[in-house]
Amino acid sequence: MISDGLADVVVLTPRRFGDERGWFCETFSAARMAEAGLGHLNWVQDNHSFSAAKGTLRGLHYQAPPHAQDKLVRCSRGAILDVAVDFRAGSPTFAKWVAVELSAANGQQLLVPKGFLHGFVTLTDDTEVQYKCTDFYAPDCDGAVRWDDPQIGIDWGLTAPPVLSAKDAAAPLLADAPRPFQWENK
Ligand SMILES: Cc1cn([C@H]2C[C@H](O)[C@@H](COP(=O)(O)OP(=O)(O)O[C@H]3O[C@@H](C)C(=O)[C@@H](O)[C@H]3O)O2)c(=O)[nH]c1=O
Repeated sequence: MISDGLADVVVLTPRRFGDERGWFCETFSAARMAEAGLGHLNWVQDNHSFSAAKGTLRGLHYQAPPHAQDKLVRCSRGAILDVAVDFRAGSPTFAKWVAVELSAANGQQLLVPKGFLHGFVTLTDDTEVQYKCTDFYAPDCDGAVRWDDPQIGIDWGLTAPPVLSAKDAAAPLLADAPRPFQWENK
C-alpha cells in the first residue's frame, strides 16, 4: 500500500492453491469475510469493466446515501493502481488517499468502504476489473470528484495524460463537491 493506509480501507489477499495446472482461489467467501470482521456487508451487485489502453483512469467516484456502496475490488486481467480517498466530512483523514496495486498476478483485493471516493488507473493494456457492491447502481446518487485535484494530490504514476470519460473530465474539485457523507467517531 502506498502511503500509511487509512482506517477502514482493507487489503485482502485470498489464498491461492497452486499445483502443476496453475492455481485455485476462492475470490469471495462470506465465511472469510466474517472472519475478517466484514460479515455485516451485504453484497448485492457484481461489476466487471474492461479498459483497452494502459493509462485509462476511472474515478474518482461515489454513490451518495441512501445508495452508498462499499466496494470489494480486484483485477482479474492486467494490473491497476486502485485508489481510495476519505470523503467523510469531519474525518481526521478527510481528503487523504491510499493506493494499492491490484493485479491478476498478485490476486489482492481492496475493500473501499462507504464514504470513500474510488478510482483506478490501468497499468497495462486490456485490463479487467471486477468488484462487488453493497447497493445497486443508482444514477441519481452518482457523483464524482476530479482525479487530479491538487487538494487531494494523488500520485497516479502517470507519464502521459490519462484516458478519461467525459463525465470524469468534467468532475468538480473536492472543494466544490457536495459533502454527502459525515464521519462518525466509532
Ligand atoms: C457503475 C455502473 C454503470 N452503469 C452504466 C452507466 C453508463 O452507461 C455505463 C458506464 O458507467 P460509468 O462511466 O459510470 O463507468 P465507470 O467509469 O467504470 O464507473 C465506475 O468507476 C469505478 C471507479 C467505480 O468505483 C464504480 O462504482 C463506477 O463508478 O455503465 C450501470 O449500468 N451500472 C453501474 O453500476
